[in-house]
Amino acid sequence: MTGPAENGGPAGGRVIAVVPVRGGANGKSRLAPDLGAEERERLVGVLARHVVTTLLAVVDRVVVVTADLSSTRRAVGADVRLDVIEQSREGLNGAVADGCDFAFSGRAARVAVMHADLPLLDPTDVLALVTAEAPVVLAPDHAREGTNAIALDRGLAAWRFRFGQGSFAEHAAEAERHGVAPFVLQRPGLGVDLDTPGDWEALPGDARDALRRLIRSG
Ligand SMILES: Nc1nc2c(ncn2[C@@H]2O[C@H](COP(=O)(O)OP(=O)(O)OP(=O)(O)O)[C@@H](O)[C@H]2O)c(=O)[nH]1
Ligand SMILES: C=C(OP(=O)(O)O)C(=O)O
Repeated sequence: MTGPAENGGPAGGRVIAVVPVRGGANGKSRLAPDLGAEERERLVGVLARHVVTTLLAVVDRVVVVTADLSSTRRAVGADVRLDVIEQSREGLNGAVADGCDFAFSGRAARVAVMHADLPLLDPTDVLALVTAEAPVVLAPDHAREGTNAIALDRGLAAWRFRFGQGSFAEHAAEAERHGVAPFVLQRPGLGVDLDTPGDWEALPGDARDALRRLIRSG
């Protein structure tokens, strides 16, 4: 794997990743039937660390956006090179909008927004997202209902995020409003998120066992 400088964006510009994290006792609430509060909190940290370190193999900089700076910093790990900023707007859409404003107010040519709960993500997925030759790249979940990642070129800084139920169709419509055809990127590493007990059961056995060990050992 080459480093960030060699990869660049489609035009060789600087790529900044934005990762929203809802940690503490509030994250991953749909897994409450199977996991206790402490295990869910550890799971948020383990997954976020995996996503952030995978991104760092490819992009120039990673910005984590959260309502809870200190617990998120701790959960991802003090050894990981990243910026953590506090969200000023509410909810997931507010957090990613804050992160993109931060990134585009710097020198980002392309921003890659990525959810922090993608257990199968690897650097080739990130590379595909940041080098796709389109101003908007949408990576839907495996059911093509939600959106797990979006790459936006600098010209799309006025983009409005529409995460929530049915967000893939909403984001495709948002691209149309901007007069651009989105590139749709479907890969297992980008499509598999971990929201429900069913998602947990559908994971490959080795990934599920590794995650289980990590969240039990603390
Ligand atoms: N900063 C921030 N991140 C959020 C917020 N809501 C969700 N996220 C993050 O957005 C990504 C997708 O989250 P979801 O799967 O919708 O929510 P979740 O909190 O992980 O799980 P549920 O409680 O089951 O909805 C994950 O990286 C979350 O940590 C929020 O209000 N603020
Ligand atoms: C909010 C979303 O994610 P999830 O389905 O993980 O809640 C989304 O994909 O828009």
